[in-house]
Amino acid sequence: MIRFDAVSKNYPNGTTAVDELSLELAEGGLTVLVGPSGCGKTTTLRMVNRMVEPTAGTVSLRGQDIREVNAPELRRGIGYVIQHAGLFPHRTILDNIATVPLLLGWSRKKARARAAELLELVGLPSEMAKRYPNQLSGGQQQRVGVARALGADPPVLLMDEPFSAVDPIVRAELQAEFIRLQKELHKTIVFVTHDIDEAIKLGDKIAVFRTGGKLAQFDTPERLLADPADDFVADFVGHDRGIRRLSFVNAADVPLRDGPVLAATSPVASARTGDEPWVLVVDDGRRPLGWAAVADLPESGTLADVPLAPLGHTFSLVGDSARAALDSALLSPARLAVGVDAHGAVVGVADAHELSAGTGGTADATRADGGKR
Ligand SMILES: Nc1ncnc2c1ncn2[C@@H]1O[C@H](COP(=O)(O)OP(=O)(O)OP(=O)(O)O)[C@@H](O)[C@H]1O
Repeated sequence: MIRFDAVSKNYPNGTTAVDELSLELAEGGLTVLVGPSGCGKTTTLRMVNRMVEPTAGTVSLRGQDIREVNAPELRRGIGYVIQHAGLFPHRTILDNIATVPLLLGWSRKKARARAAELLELVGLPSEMAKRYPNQLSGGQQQRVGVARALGADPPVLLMDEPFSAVDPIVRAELQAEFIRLQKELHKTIVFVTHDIDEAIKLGDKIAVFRTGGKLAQFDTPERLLADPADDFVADFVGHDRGIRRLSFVNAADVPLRDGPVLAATSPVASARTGDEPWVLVVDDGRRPLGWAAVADLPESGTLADVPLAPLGHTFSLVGDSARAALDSALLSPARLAVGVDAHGAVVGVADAHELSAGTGGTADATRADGGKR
């Protein structure tokens, strides 16, 4: 629905900020523009609301060349969020959020009612409505920035590094909230960041730019990790992409084997029958209790009587990713991931090697690296 056709932006000083960009951004999707500093992300973003006019090519919105729409009218349908929220310091939070509805001529009462709704939508308590921006934390101000951009319920949102100025913990919270919000709102979002992790976390599609304003690859996060177009993209995505790729594999698809799993009521002798150094001890509902080191087992008694090493953490076949499974394997004293069903009962176990080989994850990615680089 947002389309760039051979769009370039050259500045009079000879800088080519964007070079013959052709890109189609899906309606209701979140497209991330990512790349190193100065590669033309912000320029691309600003060409969507005509804050920057292209030197060549056409940007269109829902099939219409945006040059045919006057800029103020165009911007009414496009929310804009920037790094430091850009709030008006002398206006209350509520009035900041009500800015666009008021500009559109809504009554003060209606605009404030809408602003109160938006405050709640972005997860801020209503008592913040009367405060001023400097009485809020950076993360809270960013939420207000998002609420303000949503003021007139625009179908399109442009976001330029909206979460970059806050600390990593707040940033992760804002990202999670934002994912929740987008699931509800289905806006068409163009999101600029220089952080590939943020891009992978948030994007439905990611456009990777290289210096000189050239598009290097436009793909889903999963494809970007699995099959970077060239060395530049592979480097930019990072050398741990094999592991990160596992985030996109469902834990239900990881291959599991049955053992070594024994009930706590089993005699210790039964743990010695195999050649596994550790056995997983489970209760009568097959819920895991812990790991028993076979070498340290007493002569007699049941597994209920022996001290168990803690599980580390299990992974759920319902909802977790293969990355959670790999983490579970690496943190387990037995180096085995324990997969459980929705009731917490053990379904099976797998080691890191089995997990990566079976999911086409790390092993596959290592091979791809070897072939490409
Ligand atoms: N008004 C301008 N005049 C001349 N050059 C400009 C102008 N605005 C941007 N540029 C140049 O265009 C290039 C792209 O800039 P842009 O801001 O789009 O990059 P960016 O990828 O968003 O960078 P960053 O991540 O550092 O914000 C840069 O080399 C920049 O210096």
